[in-house]
Amino acid sequence: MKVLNMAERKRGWDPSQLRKYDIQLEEIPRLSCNDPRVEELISENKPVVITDTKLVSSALKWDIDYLEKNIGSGDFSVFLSRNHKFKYYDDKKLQDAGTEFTPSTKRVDMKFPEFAKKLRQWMRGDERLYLQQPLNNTVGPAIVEDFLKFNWEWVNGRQKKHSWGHLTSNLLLVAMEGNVTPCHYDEQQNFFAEVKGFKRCILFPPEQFDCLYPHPVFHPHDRQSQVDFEHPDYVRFPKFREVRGQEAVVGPGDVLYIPIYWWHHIESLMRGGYTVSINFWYKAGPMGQILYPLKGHQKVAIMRNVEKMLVEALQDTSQVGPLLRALVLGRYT
Ligand SMILES: O=C(O)C(=O)C[C@H](CCCc1ccccc1)C(=O)O
Ligand SMILES: [Zn+2]
Repeated sequence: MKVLNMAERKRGWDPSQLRKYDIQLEEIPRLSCNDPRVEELISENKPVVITDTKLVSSALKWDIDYLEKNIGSGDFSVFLSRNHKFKYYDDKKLQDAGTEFTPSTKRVDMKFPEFAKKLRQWMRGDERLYLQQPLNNTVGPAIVEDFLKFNWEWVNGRQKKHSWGHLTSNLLLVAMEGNVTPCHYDEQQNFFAEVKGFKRCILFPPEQFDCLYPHPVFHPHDRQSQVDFEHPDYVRFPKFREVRGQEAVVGPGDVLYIPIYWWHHIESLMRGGYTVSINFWYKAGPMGQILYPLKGHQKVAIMRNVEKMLVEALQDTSQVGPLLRALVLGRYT
C-alpha cells in the first residue's frame, strides 16, 4: 500500500485512485461561498466547486448504517452493471432504438436493507450496484428532519438570483467505490453535493458537442457521449482528440455547480469505499432575450429540436441520417 504524503493525507485521497484517460484536463476553481467570484461563475454558467455552504451538513452523517435505519421502507431504484460503468438509458425510447440496442445496466427496485446487505458483502468480480433514487415522502422522520436542515436559504437564494426554474428533484446517489457514470449532459441546472467519500468529476462545455459525439436524440442513450473514455475509437470519433476538460475531486461538504448542458463524467474513487451524494436539479430559467452570437448550449438546443422535428416529420428514425447527409454533404461541407 502506497504511503500517503502529508498533502495526500490531509486531502483524503491520492492520484493513484483516479482512472487514467488520454484527455487534457485543467482544475475547476474551488472557492468559498463567500467569495464574490462564485456568483460571477454561476451567472456565466461556468463550473465551480463551492466550499463552506453547509448545504447538506445535516446529511454528513448519512452512512449506510444510518440510512438503513432511517431511510424508510420505500422502494429504491438500484442499477446493476457487470462492469464499473453505469451508462444511463431512457427505457421510454427503447422502441425507437431497434433491435441492436442492448442495455449494459439493469434497473431493479430494492428495499434499502437489501441494498445495504449487498453493498457490505460485495466481492470483486460480483456485479456492481448503484442506488439512484429521488428523495421522496416515503423517507423516515429522521431523514425528513435532516432534509429540512439543508441550507435552503443559500440554495434558494442562488435559484432566485440566477432566475432558475423550480427544484425538480434531489437524487440520492449511493455508489460503490470505482463506479463510473459516463460522460453525458442534463437539461437542468445542478448543485451536486458530496456527502461521503470522494468523486472525481470531469466537465466539458456545451461548445465541445462536436468532440463528444452524443447518441441521436431518439436513442435510449440520448444526451450520453458515444465515446468510451477508456478505449476511445478515434476512427469513428476523430475530434475526441481535441477535447479539453476541467476536473475536480469533491469530498464531504463540497458542492459542485454543474451548469445546464455541460458534459460531465463522474467516478467514485477506486479503493475509496462507497460514496454518497445528493444532487439538486433545477429546471432552466426563462429563455430571456435571445442575444447574438448564440451561446453553445443554445445551439445544442437547436440541434435537438431539428432532430426531434425530423423524426416527427419522417416518422422513421432510419431516414433521419440519410436526409441530413443529403442536406449537408457536398453542400455545407
Ligand atoms: O447529478 C448528475 O447530473 C449526475 O450525473 C450524477 C451521476 C449520476 C446521475 C445518473 C443519471 C445520469 C443521466 C440521467 C439521469 C441520471 C453520478 O454522480 O454518478
Ligand atoms: Zn448528470
